[in-house]
Amino acid sequence: MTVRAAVAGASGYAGGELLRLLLAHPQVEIGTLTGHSNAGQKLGALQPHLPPLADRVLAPTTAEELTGHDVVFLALPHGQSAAVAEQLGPDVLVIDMGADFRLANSTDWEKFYGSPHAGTWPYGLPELPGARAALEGSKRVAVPGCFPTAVSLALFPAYENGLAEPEAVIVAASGTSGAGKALKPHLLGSEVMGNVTPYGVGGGHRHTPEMIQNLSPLAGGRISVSFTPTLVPMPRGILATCSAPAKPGVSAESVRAAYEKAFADEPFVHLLPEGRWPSTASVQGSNAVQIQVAYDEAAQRIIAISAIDNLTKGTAGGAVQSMNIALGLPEDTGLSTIGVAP
Ligand SMILES: NC(=O)C1=CN([C@@H]2O[C@H](COP(=O)(O)OP(=O)(O)OC[C@H]3O[C@@H](n4cnc5c(N)ncnc54)[C@H](OP(=O)(O)O)[C@@H]3O)[C@@H](O)[C@H]2O)C=CC1
Ligand SMILES: CC(=O)N[C@@H](CCC(=O)OP(=O)(O)O)C(=O)O
Repeated sequence: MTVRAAVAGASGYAGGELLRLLLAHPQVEIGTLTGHSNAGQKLGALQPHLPPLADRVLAPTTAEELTGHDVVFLALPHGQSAAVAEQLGPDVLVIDMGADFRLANSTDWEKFYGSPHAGTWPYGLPELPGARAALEGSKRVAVPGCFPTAVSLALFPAYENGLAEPEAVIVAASGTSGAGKALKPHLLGSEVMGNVTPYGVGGGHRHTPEMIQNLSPLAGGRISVSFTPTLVPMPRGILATCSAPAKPGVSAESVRAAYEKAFADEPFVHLLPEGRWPSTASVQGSNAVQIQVAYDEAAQRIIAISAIDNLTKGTAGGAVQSMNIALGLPEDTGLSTIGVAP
């Protein structure tokens, strides 16, 4: 089977990473590529790491340009996907890498994104309990945010197994590509280099409701999430340190056993041997997730730490993994857990 795939937002970071993965996918033929301010430009000038596509010229991002494909990936800013998606036919597989269709609760959407809610699509984090079944055969997929990917994978075994109280505290470091390629003063080299700084502190980050949405059903009721992201001077990677109070009777052994069971058959999630800790460098450019979990007996807290590449498992790799499931292909087709080191 060969599927023809279009990529909207091909000039951006998420679009560029997606194209890197699609070039290595044995069942994908790359069709139309679109941009916005860069429409009319050759891709080689914008994504110089993709020589096989260097002479492709970006079309404008319109539904007309994107029709005639089996799969359309939308790697557009928040709020831009819905208008395009509604013009694509019901038989086309549309994979939105933005946030437009991630949240089920309209009030949360309006509060955190400040625009009308477009709807809710099956959620592209296959490792979450029940998620694979919803993706199989689906014609619409909402790819998760990068922080919710890292955090949900780190914490769901604790909630699914009734080990943690419903009060999670998360501090996560992200590389700057998470903020996209558009020019922003806080992303200038002179601001970022040699600097680590938090942002979105105190419940203001739009990924908080997405984490609550993912974890609450497993906790048997609404959980609270205190989330503090920090921007660190590296291009890629997320390290999420997540903790929650342990329920009475929890032990280091019961925590370890729950995490071993949760990830035993997962192709991309690696629970590290005890004593080894996740690192962003180890997952760079790969679709792997590294996880370690510990029980802090003195503080009576479960600490789960995950590392992902925000552009791979955190966006484009998750999108390809979800596409594979939706099309009935082996889930790992075209995806690797092999990183780049040092
Ligand atoms: N970066 C990351 O780690 C992650 C990103 N995502 C999501 O992926 C999507 C793309 O992010 P990212 O690649 O980082 O962002 P970039 O800023 O790097 O790229 C944005 C892309 O969208 C295009 N674009 C900009 N404005 C418009 C518009 N008004 N209408 C149509 N197209 C437009 C740009 O085209 P041009 O350059 O030609 O103007 C560019 O191709 C976002 O929704 C983001 O939230 C999700 C998870 C992680
Ligand atoms: C470092 C950085 O700025 N990261 C982004 C998250 C990027 C991401 O996952 O994406 P969505 O925008 O698709 O939700 C942020 O915190 O806003």
